[in-house]
Amino acid sequence: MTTTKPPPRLYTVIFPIEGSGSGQRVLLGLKKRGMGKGLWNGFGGKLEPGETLDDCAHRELQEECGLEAKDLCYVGVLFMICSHHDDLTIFVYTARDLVGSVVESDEMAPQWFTTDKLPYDGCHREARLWWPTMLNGSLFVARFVFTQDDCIQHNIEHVDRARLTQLLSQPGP
Ligand SMILES: Nc1[nH]c(=O)nc2c1ncn2[C@H]1C[C@H](O)[C@@H](COP(=O)(O)OP(=O)(O)OP(=O)(O)O)O1
Repeated sequence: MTTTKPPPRLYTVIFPIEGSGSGQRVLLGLKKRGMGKGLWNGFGGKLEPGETLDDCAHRELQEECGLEAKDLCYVGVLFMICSHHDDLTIFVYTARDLVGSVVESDEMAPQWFTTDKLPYDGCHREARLWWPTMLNGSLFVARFVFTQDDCIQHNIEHVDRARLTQLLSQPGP
């Protein structure tokens, strides 16, 4: 008997960024509960019913670190194909022109990092493969294949804005 996998679960992840060049800093959060507990990541979560991805990104940013972004930019998509649980599709945003004060939430303990000192050893194992692309300002689609223990395949494609926009309505690898 063959079992059909459910469609991927949809998420956002948002990276607040300040400055540029060697002075560029990224706000990461140390996840305090649930998926990715104990790891540094951007802020984000599940797309709620009736919400657009942009709405979800604004909401998660505010809920998880107290910030509002006047310049929220959709920059990439991660297709996570997993042998051990449902697949995930994660829409990646950068957030600039930030308003408000950074606050710790139930879910995340935030901390600024300069981009040459990112805590890759304490992040999801594939972060080091695609964060540099995001931080360079490229638009991208990344695909990762995971077993329970490892990322066994990956591919990062640079795309244009039209392709990224198309993936908002037809999110498939
Ligand atoms: N392998 C992975 N690599 C990565 O870079 N980000 C991942 C990842 N797996 C999950 N994420 C991100 C997606 C999303 O931003 C976050 C997980 O979201 P959560 O499960 O915390 O969702 P919610 O904030 O909606 O949860 P609750 O409020 O606890 O229901 O982690």
